[in-house]
Amino acid sequence: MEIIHLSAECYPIAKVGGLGDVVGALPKYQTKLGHYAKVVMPAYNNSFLLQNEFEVVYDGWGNLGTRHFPVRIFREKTNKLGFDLYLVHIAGLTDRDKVYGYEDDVERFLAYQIATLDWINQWEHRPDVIHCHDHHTGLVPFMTGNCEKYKDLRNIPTILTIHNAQYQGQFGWDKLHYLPAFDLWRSGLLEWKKDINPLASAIKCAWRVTTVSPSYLEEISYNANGLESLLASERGKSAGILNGIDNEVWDPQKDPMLTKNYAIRTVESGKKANKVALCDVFNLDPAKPLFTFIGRLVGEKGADLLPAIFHNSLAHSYGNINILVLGSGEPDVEEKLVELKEWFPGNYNAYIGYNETLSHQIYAGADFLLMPSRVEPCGLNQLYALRYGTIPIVRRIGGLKDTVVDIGDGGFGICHDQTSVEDVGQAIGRAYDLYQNKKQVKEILKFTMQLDHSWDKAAQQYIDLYQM
Ligand SMILES: Nc1ncnc2c1ncn2[C@@H]1O[C@H](COP(=O)(O)OP(=O)(O)O[C@H]2O[C@H](CO)[C@@H](O)[C@H](O)[C@H]2O)[C@@H](O)[C@H]1O
Repeated sequence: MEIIHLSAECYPIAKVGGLGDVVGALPKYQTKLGHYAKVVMPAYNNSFLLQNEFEVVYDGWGNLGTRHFPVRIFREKTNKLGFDLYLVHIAGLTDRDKVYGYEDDVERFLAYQIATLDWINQWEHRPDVIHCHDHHTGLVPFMTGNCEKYKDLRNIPTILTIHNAQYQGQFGWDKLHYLPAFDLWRSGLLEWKKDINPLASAIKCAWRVTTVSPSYLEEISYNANGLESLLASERGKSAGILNGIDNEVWDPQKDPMLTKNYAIRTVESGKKANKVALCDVFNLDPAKPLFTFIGRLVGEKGADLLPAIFHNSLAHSYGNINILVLGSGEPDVEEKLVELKEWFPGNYNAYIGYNETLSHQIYAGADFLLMPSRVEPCGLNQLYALRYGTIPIVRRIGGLKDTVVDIGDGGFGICHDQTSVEDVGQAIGRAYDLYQNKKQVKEILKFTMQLDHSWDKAAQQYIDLYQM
Protein backbone atom coordinates (compact mmCIF):
# COMPACT_ATOMS: atom_id res chain seq x y z
CA MET A 1 0.00 0.00 0.00
CA GLU A 2 1.06 3.60 -0.48
CA ILE A 3 0.43 5.51 2.75
CA ILE A 4 0.83 9.27 3.14
CA HIS A 5 1.34 10.42 6.73
CA LEU A 6 0.61 14.11 7.33
CA SER A 7 1.95 15.59 10.54
CA ALA A 8 3.37 18.78 12.04
CA GLU A 9 6.11 16.77 13.80
CA CYS A 10 8.39 13.90 12.87
CA TYR A 11 11.50 12.79 14.77
CA PRO A 12 14.36 13.56 14.16
CA ILE A 13 13.38 16.50 11.94
CA ALA A 14 11.06 18.29 14.35
CA LYS A 15 9.82 16.95 17.68
CA VAL A 16 7.95 18.78 20.42
CA GLY A 17 6.53 15.68 22.11
CA GLY A 18 5.21 12.20 21.51
CA LEU A 19 3.60 13.02 18.13
CA GLY A 20 7.09 13.44 16.69
CA ASP A 21 8.20 10.07 18.04
CA VAL A 22 5.20 8.27 16.55
CA VAL A 23 5.44 9.84 13.09
CA GLY A 24 9.20 9.22 13.04
CA ALA A 25 8.69 5.51 13.71
CA LEU A 26 5.35 4.19 12.43
CA PRO A 27 6.16 4.81 8.71
CA LYS A 28 9.52 3.08 9.14
CA TYR A 29 7.86 -0.03 10.52
CA GLN A 30 5.17 0.07 7.82
CA THR A 31 7.94 0.23 5.23
CA LYS A 32 9.56 -2.82 6.84
CA LEU A 33 6.25 -4.62 6.42
CA GLY A 34 6.57 -4.08 2.67
CA HIS A 35 4.44 -0.97 2.28
CA TYR A 36 5.38 2.40 0.84
CA ALA A 37 4.96 4.91 3.66
CA LYS A 38 5.74 8.59 3.15
CA VAL A 39 5.76 11.50 5.58
CA VAL A 40 4.81 14.94 4.28
CA MET A 41 5.41 17.70 6.82
CA PRO A 42 6.07 21.46 6.91
CA ALA A 43 9.65 22.61 6.29
CA TYR A 44 10.72 24.53 9.39
CA ASN A 45 13.93 26.50 9.81
CA ASN A 46 16.01 23.75 11.21
CA SER A 47 19.29 22.12 10.51
CA PHE A 48 17.80 18.94 9.01
CA LEU A 49 17.05 20.65 5.70
CA LEU A 50 20.54 22.13 5.49
CA GLN A 51 22.45 19.07 6.62
CA ASN A 52 20.83 16.48 4.36
CA GLU A 53 20.46 15.89 0.66
CA PHE A 54 17.18 16.96 -0.87
CA GLU A 55 15.70 17.28 -4.34
CA VAL A 56 12.86 19.57 -5.36
CA VAL A 57 9.81 17.55 -6.45
CA TYR A 58 7.26 20.33 -6.74
CA ASP A 59 7.24 24.05 -7.35
CA GLY A 60 3.93 25.83 -7.40
CA TRP A 61 1.64 28.42 -5.88
CA GLY A 62 -1.02 27.98 -3.24
CA ASN A 63 -3.88 30.17 -2.04
CA LEU A 64 -5.35 31.10 1.29
CA GLY A 65 -8.37 32.97 0.04
CA THR A 66 -6.93 35.86 -1.97
CA ARG A 67 -3.46 35.47 -0.53
CA HIS A 68 -1.00 33.65 -2.83
CA PHE A 69 2.06 31.89 -1.60
CA PRO A 70 4.95 30.08 -3.30
CA VAL A 71 5.26 26.38 -2.46
CA ARG A 72 8.31 24.21 -2.88
CA ILE A 73 8.33 20.55 -1.83
CA PHE A 74 11.60 18.78 -1.12
CA ARG A 75 12.25 15.04 -0.97
CA GLU A 76 15.05 13.62 1.16
CA LYS A 77 17.20 11.72 -1.31
CA THR A 78 18.93 9.00 0.68
CA ASN A 79 16.02 7.39 2.54
CA LYS A 80 18.10 7.67 5.69
CA LEU A 81 15.03 7.58 7.93
CA GLY A 82 13.73 4.31 6.51
CA PHE A 83 10.84 6.04 4.73
CA ASP A 84 10.35 8.78 2.17
CA LEU A 85 10.35 12.23 3.72
CA TYR A 86 8.86 15.30 2.01
CA LEU A 87 9.14 18.82 3.38
CA VAL A 88 6.63 21.45 2.29
CA HIS A 89 8.27 24.85 2.22
CA ILE A 90 6.06 27.92 2.16
CA ALA A 91 8.11 31.10 2.39
CA GLY A 92 7.00 33.27 5.31
CA LEU A 93 4.71 30.61 6.81
CA THR A 94 6.34 27.24 7.48
CA ASP A 95 9.92 28.50 7.69
CA ARG A 96 10.02 29.40 11.40
CA ASP A 97 12.35 28.32 14.18
CA LYS A 98 9.66 26.66 16.30
CA VAL A 99 6.94 24.22 15.27
CA TYR A 100 4.06 25.89 17.15
CA GLY A 101 3.26 29.01 19.11
CA TYR A 102 2.85 31.71 16.45
CA GLU A 103 -0.13 34.04 16.04
CA ASP A 104 -0.64 32.81 12.50
CA ASP A 105 -0.48 29.07 13.26
CA VAL A 106 -3.95 28.70 11.68
CA GLU A 107 -2.67 30.16 8.42
CA ARG A 108 0.62 28.23 8.60
CA PHE A 109 -0.94 24.79 9.02
CA LEU A 110 -3.82 25.45 6.66
CA ALA A 111 -1.42 26.60 3.94
CA TYR A 112 0.63 23.43 4.49
CA GLN A 113 -2.47 21.22 4.16
CA ILE A 114 -3.66 23.02 1.02
CA ALA A 115 -0.20 22.94 -0.58
CA THR A 116 0.10 19.22 0.15
CA LEU A 117 -3.28 18.44 -1.41
CA ASP A 118 -2.51 20.64 -4.46
CA TRP A 119 0.62 18.57 -4.97
CA ILE A 120 -1.05 15.17 -4.53
CA ASN A 121 -3.88 16.35 -6.78
CA GLN A 122 -1.57 16.60 -9.75
CA TRP A 123 0.02 13.15 -9.33
CA GLU A 124 -0.77 10.69 -12.06
CA HIS A 125 -1.69 8.00 -9.54
CA ARG A 126 -3.58 8.05 -6.21
CA PRO A 127 -2.15 6.91 -2.86
CA ASP A 128 -4.05 4.15 -1.03
CA VAL A 129 -4.59 6.14 2.15
CA ILE A 130 -3.95 9.56 3.68
CA HIS A 131 -3.22 9.26 7.40
CA CYS A 132 -3.70 12.56 9.30
CA HIS A 133 -2.18 13.10 12.73
CA ASP A 134 -3.87 15.57 15.12
CA HIS A 135 -5.62 18.85 14.36
CA HIS A 136 -2.82 20.45 12.32
CA THR A 137 -3.80 18.11 9.49
CA GLY A 138 -7.46 17.84 10.49
CA LEU A 139 -8.99 19.77 7.59
CA VAL A 140 -7.63 17.35 5.00
CA PRO A 141 -10.51 14.83 5.27
CA PHE A 142 -13.02 17.67 4.82
CA MET A 143 -11.16 19.15 1.86
CA THR A 144 -10.66 15.86 0.00
CA GLY A 145 -14.28 14.95 0.59
CA ASN A 146 -15.91 18.29 -0.20
CA CYS A 147 -13.77 20.84 -2.04
CA GLU A 148 -14.48 20.98 -5.76
CA LYS A 149 -10.79 21.44 -6.53
CA TYR A 150 -9.96 18.07 -4.96
CA LYS A 151 -12.82 16.02 -6.39
CA ASP A 152 -10.32 13.54 -7.87
CA LEU A 153 -9.05 12.79 -4.35
CA ARG A 154 -12.53 12.00 -3.04
CA ASN A 155 -12.10 8.23 -3.03
CA ILE A 156 -8.83 8.17 -1.12
CA PRO A 157 -9.55 6.81 2.37
CA THR A 158 -8.57 9.22 5.15
CA ILE A 159 -7.59 8.19 8.68
CA LEU A 160 -7.36 10.52 11.65
CA THR A 161 -5.19 9.55 14.61
CA ILE A 162 -5.98 11.53 17.74
CA HIS A 163 -2.79 11.84 19.76
CA ASN A 164 -4.38 14.30 22.12
CA ALA A 165 -7.97 15.58 21.99
CA GLN A 166 -7.15 18.46 24.36
CA TYR A 167 -5.77 20.42 21.41
CA GLN A 168 -8.25 21.04 18.60
CA GLY A 169 -6.99 24.08 16.64
CA GLN A 170 -10.32 26.01 16.63
CA PHE A 171 -10.64 29.29 14.74
CA GLY A 172 -13.36 31.74 13.73
CA TRP A 173 -15.62 31.76 10.68
CA ASP A 174 -13.94 34.93 9.45
CA LYS A 175 -11.23 32.61 8.12
CA LEU A 176 -13.62 30.34 6.22
CA HIS A 177 -12.60 31.98 2.94
CA TYR A 178 -9.11 30.46 3.32
CA LEU A 179 -10.54 27.08 2.33
CA PRO A 180 -10.85 26.14 -1.34
CA ALA A 181 -14.43 26.44 -2.66
CA PHE A 182 -17.11 23.96 -1.54
CA ASP A 183 -20.90 23.89 -1.29
CA LEU A 184 -21.63 26.07 1.72
CA TRP A 185 -24.39 23.78 2.97
CA ARG A 186 -21.58 21.40 3.91
CA SER A 187 -20.02 23.87 6.35
CA GLY A 188 -21.61 22.00 9.27
CA LEU A 189 -18.86 19.42 8.73
CA LEU A 190 -16.34 22.05 9.84
CA GLU A 191 -18.25 23.31 12.85
CA TRP A 192 -18.12 22.47 16.53
CA LYS A 193 -19.49 24.75 19.24
CA LYS A 194 -19.78 27.73 16.88
CA ASP A 195 -16.16 27.59 15.64
CA ILE A 196 -14.36 25.96 12.77
CA ASN A 197 -12.77 23.07 14.64
CA PRO A 198 -10.20 21.07 12.64
CA LEU A 199 -10.09 18.13 15.06
CA ALA A 200 -13.89 17.87 15.21
CA SER A 201 -14.09 18.19 11.44
CA ALA A 202 -11.62 15.34 11.00
CA ILE A 203 -13.59 13.18 13.44
CA LYS A 204 -16.68 13.82 11.31
CA CYS A 205 -15.08 13.45 7.88
CA ALA A 206 -12.26 10.89 8.20
CA TRP A 207 -13.13 7.38 7.07
CA ARG A 208 -11.62 5.97 10.27
CA VAL A 209 -10.61 7.54 13.59
CA THR A 210 -8.03 6.07 15.93
CA THR A 211 -6.80 6.91 19.40
CA VAL A 212 -3.34 5.94 20.62
CA SER A 213 -4.54 3.47 23.25
CA PRO A 214 -7.70 1.41 23.84
CA SER A 215 -8.35 2.97 27.28
CA TYR A 216 -8.15 6.50 25.87
CA LEU A 217 -10.83 5.56 23.35
CA GLU A 218 -13.10 4.65 26.28
CA GLU A 219 -12.21 7.78 28.24
CA ILE A 220 -12.84 10.33 25.48
CA SER A 221 -16.54 9.49 25.53
CA TYR A 222 -16.66 11.40 28.82
CA ASN A 223 -13.46 13.49 28.84
CA ALA A 224 -12.37 15.06 25.55
CA ASN A 225 -12.33 18.81 26.05
CA GLY A 226 -15.86 19.30 24.70
CA LEU A 227 -15.81 16.68 21.94
CA GLU A 228 -17.33 13.87 24.06
CA SER A 229 -20.70 13.61 22.32
CA LEU A 230 -19.16 13.80 18.85
CA LEU A 231 -16.64 11.07 19.67
CA ALA A 232 -19.38 8.93 21.15
CA SER A 233 -21.50 9.31 18.01
CA GLU A 234 -18.55 8.45 15.74
CA ARG A 235 -17.54 5.49 17.88
CA GLY A 236 -18.57 3.02 15.18
CA LYS A 237 -15.68 4.00 12.92
CA SER A 238 -13.15 4.38 15.76
CA ALA A 239 -10.45 2.08 17.12
CA GLY A 240 -7.82 2.31 19.85
CA ILE A 241 -4.36 1.20 18.72
CA LEU A 242 -1.62 1.30 21.33
CA ASN A 243 1.51 3.19 20.28
CA GLY A 244 4.78 1.35 19.98
CA ILE A 245 8.31 2.63 20.43
CA ASP A 246 11.16 2.72 17.96
CA ASN A 247 13.40 -0.02 19.30
CA GLU A 248 16.25 1.15 17.08
CA VAL A 249 16.30 4.66 18.55
CA TRP A 250 15.44 3.56 22.10
CA ASP A 251 17.91 0.75 22.71
CA PRO A 252 20.09 0.90 25.84
CA GLN A 253 22.53 -1.49 24.16
CA LYS A 254 23.26 0.86 21.28
CA ASP A 255 22.00 4.32 22.27
CA PRO A 256 24.92 6.69 21.42
CA MET A 257 23.64 9.31 23.86
CA LEU A 258 24.34 7.20 26.96
CA THR A 259 27.44 7.30 29.12
CA LYS A 260 27.51 3.51 29.08
CA ASN A 261 25.48 1.06 27.04
CA TYR A 262 23.95 -1.95 28.75
CA ALA A 263 21.84 -5.01 28.16
CA ILE A 264 19.54 -7.00 30.45
CA ARG A 265 22.54 -9.01 31.63
CA THR A 266 24.48 -5.88 32.56
CA VAL A 267 21.60 -3.73 33.75
CA GLU A 268 22.97 -3.19 37.25
CA SER A 269 26.42 -1.97 36.29
CA GLY A 270 25.12 -0.16 33.20
CA LYS A 271 22.48 1.82 35.01
CA LYS A 272 24.89 2.59 37.80
CA ALA A 273 27.44 4.12 35.42
CA ASN A 274 24.74 6.28 33.83
CA LYS A 275 23.37 7.31 37.21
CA VAL A 276 26.79 8.29 38.54
CA ALA A 277 27.45 10.45 35.46
CA LEU A 278 24.01 12.09 35.71
CA CYS A 279 24.31 12.73 39.45
CA ASP A 280 27.72 14.23 38.90
CA VAL A 281 26.33 16.80 36.45
CA PHE A 282 23.32 17.64 38.63
CA ASN A 283 24.98 17.55 42.04
CA LEU A 284 22.98 14.56 43.32
CA ASP A 285 24.05 11.55 45.37
CA PRO A 286 24.10 8.33 43.29
CA ALA A 287 23.68 6.19 46.44
CA LYS A 288 20.11 7.43 46.84
CA PRO A 289 17.11 6.49 44.68
CA LEU A 290 16.69 8.88 41.77
CA PHE A 291 13.13 9.90 40.82
CA THR A 292 12.49 11.84 37.64
CA PHE A 293 9.85 13.59 35.58
CA ILE A 294 10.38 14.25 31.87
CA GLY A 295 7.81 16.12 29.85
CA ARG A 296 5.74 19.12 29.00
CA LEU A 297 5.01 21.11 32.15
CA VAL A 298 1.26 21.43 31.59
CA GLY A 299 -1.90 20.63 33.57
CA GLU A 300 -2.75 17.48 31.63
CA LYS A 301 0.57 15.96 32.78
CA GLY A 302 -0.17 16.93 36.40
CA ALA A 303 2.85 19.26 36.28
CA ASP A 304 1.17 21.98 38.37
CA LEU A 305 1.27 19.58 41.35
CA LEU A 306 4.94 18.66 40.95
CA PRO A 307 6.35 21.48 43.10
CA ALA A 308 4.13 20.47 46.06
CA ILE A 309 4.71 16.74 45.51
CA PHE A 310 8.47 17.22 45.37
CA HIS A 311 8.53 19.57 48.32
CA ASN A 312 6.61 17.10 50.50
CA SER A 313 8.58 14.03 49.46
CA LEU A 314 11.95 15.73 49.82
CA ALA A 315 11.02 17.14 53.22
CA HIS A 316 9.57 13.86 54.52
CA SER A 317 12.39 11.66 53.28
CA TYR A 318 15.01 13.57 55.31
CA GLY A 319 17.39 13.80 52.38
CA ASN A 320 17.15 10.13 51.42
CA ILE A 321 15.92 10.60 47.86
CA ASN A 322 16.95 12.52 44.75
CA ILE A 323 14.66 14.17 42.24
CA LEU A 324 15.62 15.44 38.78
CA VAL A 325 13.18 17.19 36.43
CA LEU A 326 13.51 17.78 32.69
CA GLY A 327 10.77 19.81 31.09
CA SER A 328 9.36 23.07 29.90
CA GLY A 329 5.90 24.56 29.76
CA GLU A 330 3.77 26.81 31.93
CA PRO A 331 5.96 29.66 33.25
CA ASP A 332 4.66 29.57 36.85
CA VAL A 333 5.36 25.82 37.10
CA GLU A 334 8.83 26.33 35.64
CA GLU A 335 9.46 29.10 38.16
CA LYS A 336 8.38 27.00 41.15
CA LEU A 337 10.45 24.03 39.99
CA VAL A 338 13.50 26.26 39.73
CA GLU A 339 12.85 27.77 43.17
CA LEU A 340 12.91 24.30 44.75
CA LYS A 341 16.60 24.02 43.88
CA GLU A 342 17.36 26.53 46.64
CA TRP A 343 15.40 24.52 49.20
CA PHE A 344 16.93 21.12 48.51
CA PRO A 345 20.44 21.50 47.09
CA GLY A 346 22.12 18.12 46.68
CA ASN A 347 18.78 16.30 46.57
CA TYR A 348 16.91 18.08 43.81
CA ASN A 349 17.66 19.60 40.46
CA ALA A 350 15.78 20.73 37.37
CA TYR A 351 16.66 21.39 33.77
CA ILE A 352 14.08 23.70 32.27
CA GLY A 353 14.05 23.37 28.51
CA TYR A 354 14.04 20.72 25.83
CA ASN A 355 17.04 18.39 25.63
CA GLU A 356 16.78 15.13 23.69
CA THR A 357 20.19 13.79 24.75
CA LEU A 358 19.57 14.49 28.39
CA SER A 359 16.20 12.71 28.21
CA HIS A 360 17.94 9.51 27.05
CA GLN A 361 20.52 9.85 29.81
CA ILE A 362 17.81 10.26 32.42
CA TYR A 363 15.81 7.22 31.22
CA ALA A 364 19.07 5.27 31.60
CA GLY A 365 20.27 6.76 34.88
CA ALA A 366 17.08 7.18 36.92
CA ASP A 367 15.48 4.56 39.17
CA PHE A 368 11.87 5.76 38.93
CA LEU A 369 9.92 7.85 36.41
CA LEU A 370 6.85 9.79 37.53
CA MET A 371 3.80 10.27 35.29
CA PRO A 372 0.97 11.71 37.39
CA SER A 373 -1.03 12.64 34.26
CA ARG A 374 -4.62 13.87 34.38
CA VAL A 375 -4.95 12.87 30.73
CA GLU A 376 -2.60 10.45 28.95
CA PRO A 377 -3.75 9.26 25.52
CA CYS A 378 -0.89 6.74 25.41
CA GLY A 379 2.32 8.05 26.94
CA LEU A 380 5.67 7.00 25.54
CA ASN A 381 7.87 7.93 28.50
CA GLN A 382 6.74 4.92 30.52
CA LEU A 383 7.57 2.65 27.56
CA TYR A 384 11.06 4.16 27.23
CA ALA A 385 11.50 3.82 30.99
CA LEU A 386 10.56 0.13 30.89
CA ARG A 387 13.06 -0.54 28.11
CA TYR A 388 15.83 1.32 29.99
CA GLY A 389 15.16 -0.42 33.30
CA THR A 390 13.54 2.52 35.07
CA ILE A 391 10.43 1.72 37.08
CA PRO A 392 7.37 3.80 36.08
CA ILE A 393 5.14 5.40 38.73
CA VAL A 394 1.94 6.22 36.88
CA ARG A 395 -1.62 7.26 37.35
CA ARG A 396 -4.08 4.59 36.20
CA ILE A 397 -5.35 6.47 33.15
CA GLY A 398 -5.35 6.13 29.34
CA GLY A 399 -2.35 4.38 27.88
CA LEU A 400 -0.65 4.28 31.29
CA LYS A 401 -3.39 1.95 32.47
CA ASP A 402 -2.88 -0.21 29.37
CA THR A 403 0.88 -0.59 29.76
CA VAL A 404 1.83 -0.57 33.45
CA VAL A 405 0.81 -3.20 36.01
CA ASP A 406 1.28 -2.48 39.72
CA ILE A 407 3.76 -4.57 41.72
CA GLY A 408 0.90 -5.33 44.12
CA ASP A 409 -0.87 -7.11 41.25
CA GLY A 410 2.19 -9.15 40.32
CA GLY A 411 3.38 -6.44 37.94
CA PHE A 412 6.40 -4.21 37.47
CA GLY A 413 5.35 -0.62 38.16
CA ILE A 414 3.72 1.54 40.78
CA CYS A 415 0.22 2.77 40.03
CA HIS A 416 -1.99 5.30 41.79
CA ASP A 417 -5.59 6.31 41.18
CA GLN A 418 -5.64 10.10 41.36
CA THR A 419 -3.57 13.01 40.18
CA SER A 420 -3.20 14.41 43.68
CA VAL A 421 -0.33 15.42 45.93
CA GLU A 422 -1.34 12.70 48.42
CA ASP A 423 -1.61 9.82 45.91
CA VAL A 424 1.67 10.62 44.19
CA GLY A 425 3.39 11.14 47.56
CA GLN A 426 2.23 7.70 48.70
CA ALA A 427 3.41 6.17 45.44
CA ILE A 428 6.86 7.72 45.96
CA GLY A 429 6.84 6.19 49.45
CA ARG A 430 6.06 2.75 48.00
CA ALA A 431 8.84 3.19 45.47
CA TYR A 432 11.27 4.09 48.22
CA ASP A 433 10.41 0.87 50.08
CA LEU A 434 10.77 -1.16 46.89
CA TYR A 435 14.17 0.39 46.25
CA GLN A 436 15.45 -1.14 49.50
CA ASN A 437 14.68 -4.63 48.14
CA LYS A 438 17.52 -4.91 45.63
CA LYS A 439 16.65 -8.47 44.63
CA GLN A 440 13.07 -7.58 43.72
CA VAL A 441 14.18 -4.48 41.83
CA LYS A 442 16.65 -6.52 39.79
CA GLU A 443 13.97 -9.06 38.89
CA ILE A 444 11.59 -6.30 37.86
CA LEU A 445 14.18 -4.61 35.65
CA LYS A 446 15.08 -7.86 33.94
CA PHE A 447 11.41 -8.41 33.25
CA THR A 448 10.58 -4.92 31.98
CA MET A 449 13.60 -4.64 29.73
CA GLN A 450 12.52 -7.65 27.72
CA LEU A 451 8.91 -6.49 27.27
CA ASP A 452 8.17 -5.97 23.60
CA HIS A 453 6.60 -2.59 22.91
CA SER A 454 8.07 -2.20 19.44
CA TRP A 455 6.00 -0.87 16.55
CA ASP A 456 5.86 -4.22 14.73
CA LYS A 457 2.41 -5.12 16.05
CA ALA A 458 0.79 -1.67 15.87
CA ALA A 459 2.18 -0.98 12.38
CA GLN A 460 0.31 -4.06 11.17
CA GLN A 461 -2.84 -3.06 13.08
CA TYR A 462 -2.91 0.23 11.15
CA ILE A 463 -2.46 -1.63 7.85
CA ASP A 464 -5.40 -3.89 8.76
CA LEU A 465 -7.47 -0.84 9.60
CA TYR A 466 -6.67 0.90 6.28
CA GLN A 467 -7.91 -2.19 4.47
CA MET A 468 -11.20 -2.50 6.34
N1 LIG B 1 11.91 18.72 27.93
C1 LIG B 1 12.09 17.63 27.20
N2 LIG B 1 13.30 17.31 26.73
C2 LIG B 1 13.48 16.19 25.98
N3 LIG B 1 12.52 15.34 25.64
C3 LIG B 1 11.29 15.63 26.07
C4 LIG B 1 11.01 16.76 26.86
N4 LIG B 1 9.68 16.77 27.14
C5 LIG B 1 9.16 15.69 26.55
N5 LIG B 1 10.13 15.00 25.91
C6 LIG B 1 9.96 13.79 25.12
O1 LIG B 1 8.74 13.95 24.36
C7 LIG B 1 8.06 12.72 24.29
C8 LIG B 1 6.79 12.87 25.09
O2 LIG B 1 5.95 11.90 24.75
P1 LIG B 1 4.51 11.62 25.41
O3 LIG B 1 3.90 10.56 24.59
O4 LIG B 1 4.67 11.28 26.82
O5 LIG B 1 3.78 13.01 25.40
P2 LIG B 1 2.94 14.06 24.54
O6 LIG B 1 1.98 14.55 25.52
O7 LIG B 1 3.83 15.03 23.92
O8 LIG B 1 2.23 13.27 23.35
C9 LIG B 1 0.89 13.02 22.93
O9 LIG B 1 1.03 12.10 21.84
C10 LIG B 1 1.70 10.91 22.21
C11 LIG B 1 1.91 10.10 20.95
O10 LIG B 1 0.73 9.53 20.49
C12 LIG B 1 0.95 10.16 23.29
O11 LIG B 1 1.74 9.06 23.70
C13 LIG B 1 0.68 11.08 24.49
O12 LIG B 1 -0.10 10.41 25.45
C14 LIG B 1 0.02 12.35 24.00
O13 LIG B 1 -0.22 13.25 25.07
C15 LIG B 1 9.02 11.68 24.87
O14 LIG B 1 9.86 11.21 23.85
C16 LIG B 1 9.82 12.51 25.89
O15 LIG B 1 11.05 11.93 26.20
